[in-house]
Amino acid sequence: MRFSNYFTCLKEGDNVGKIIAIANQKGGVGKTTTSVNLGACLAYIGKKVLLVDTDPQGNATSGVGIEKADVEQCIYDVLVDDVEAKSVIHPTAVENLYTIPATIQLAGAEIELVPTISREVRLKRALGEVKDRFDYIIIDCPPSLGLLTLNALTASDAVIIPVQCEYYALEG
Ligand SMILES: Nc1ncnc2c1ncn2[C@@H]1O[C@H](COP(=O)(O)OP(=O)(O)OP(=O)(O)O)[C@@H](O)[C@H]1O
Repeated sequence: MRFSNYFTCLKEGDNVGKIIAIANQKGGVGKTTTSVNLGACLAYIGKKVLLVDTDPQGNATSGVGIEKADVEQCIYDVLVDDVEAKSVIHPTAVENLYTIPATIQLAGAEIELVPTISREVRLKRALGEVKDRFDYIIIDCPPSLGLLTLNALTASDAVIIPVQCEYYALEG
């Protein structure tokens, strides 16, 4: 219930397709844990949620029960090969929670996107096609400030920065 009240702060009634990036350059500060649990909690209170995994480690993908070895197309195909986002959306075991998974293939995207025109807005464009289908889109970012994180920040309406209570995480 407290969760529901908290998210009223994010302009309830104007929530359709609100995109939230979970980002911090520092690794191991809780980005994936926040992404998965925030997504599951919003889904639990009846919001339709899309969790987009942009971390090549794919922890958010496995965190919502997707077997990475079984994934045929992932966020890499959307970003690099212009595959439509709607065709790579997977349902999860949690009602109302959907995901665009990531696999290790995504590690190549940082380099492959470099010569691409408008490389920093490819995720924004792709999610623009599906954002009206969801109340919230949550983007789990990798622990870096490369093109994947830049795409996530460009696509987002809001950013949550998890920070461990230690100095280096704050610097991140
Ligand atoms: N609130 C928390 N309290 C205690 N441990 C936590 C909390 N959130 C996450 N953890 C633990 O911290 C570790 C790192 O969490 P997580 O993988 O979510 O971080 P991350 O920022 O996504 O890491 P990376 O950027 O390297 O992928 C995990 O073992 C996780 O279980």
